[in-house]
Amino acid sequence: MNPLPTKGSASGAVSAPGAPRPVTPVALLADTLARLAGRSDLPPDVVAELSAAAELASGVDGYAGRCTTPESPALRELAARTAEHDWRGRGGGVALEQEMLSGHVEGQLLKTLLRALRARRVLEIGMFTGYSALAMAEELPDDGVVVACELDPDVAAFARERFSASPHGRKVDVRVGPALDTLAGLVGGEPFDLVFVDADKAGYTEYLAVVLDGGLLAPHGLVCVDNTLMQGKTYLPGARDAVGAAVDRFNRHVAQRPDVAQVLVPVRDGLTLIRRVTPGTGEP
Ligand SMILES: C[S@@+](CC[C@H](N)C(=O)[O-])C[C@H]1O[C@@H](n2cnc3c(N)ncnc32)[C@H](O)[C@@H]1O
Repeated sequence: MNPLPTKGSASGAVSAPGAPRPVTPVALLADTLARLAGRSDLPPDVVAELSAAAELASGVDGYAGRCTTPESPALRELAARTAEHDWRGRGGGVALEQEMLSGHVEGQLLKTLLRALRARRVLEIGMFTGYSALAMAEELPDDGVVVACELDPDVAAFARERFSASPHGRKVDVRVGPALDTLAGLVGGEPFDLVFVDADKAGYTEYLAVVLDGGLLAPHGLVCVDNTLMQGKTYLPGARDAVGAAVDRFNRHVAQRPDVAQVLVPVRDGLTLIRRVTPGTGEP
């Protein structure tokens, strides 16, 4: 298990409440360009180009959000409470921070995938305050379920409180403890239509192995794996750290598995969609 924040900083430091830090390649790019554009020692034409480039990059997320179906009031409230909560100073356990929350556009993408799959059963590995779990629950039929794995009991309690404020919250079945233990107990049961992997990055390869080889994925199912760009630390040798190296190893492992086809969608910090194929032919 890797205890470092997953959608957060390279340092692993926990953040103060307030505006979220940039934690995606595009947001980091926008931040750097804006900083350079503010330098007084650069020629005006360079500053003008840097400003234009900063606006180009910083506009992506906002524009995508404005062009995406709005989130429900319950999800908006959950995101707001996550942002205003002070995640510092928690003793032991996993370092948590508001930037871990996937958010509006990714939540809507997951919902769209669930609808396309006509999904009823979802498995989430890494729940945090429950944004993606509740977003997915909203899309499921009345008899649908999101089995959501979370290691940290405090953040699980936070999420449960938000679930109780939504009529869809009852579809989320929270399992507190190491995800691998929870998965072991699910093997042999009814498989899942969609599995969202979003916990400790060092565990990704093992999670995928249990999901695929343990029969947890329905034949038509989809595995969605978050943070597969990992702020560029996967592909920038100079920025590589332990988490970036773990995600890059995972990405290479997926690319080499003959029984899956995958696409890395560069939304937010990268979301890889993985489906089963027949080895050799690549057919369904
Ligand atoms: C990136 S956050 C999940 C964000 C959430 N899916 C969302 O979109 O809002 C990762 C979560 O995984 C949890 N986690 C880390 N290691 C875990 C493990 N071994 N088993 C279960 N949960 C784990 C962390 O406590 C954290 O809450």
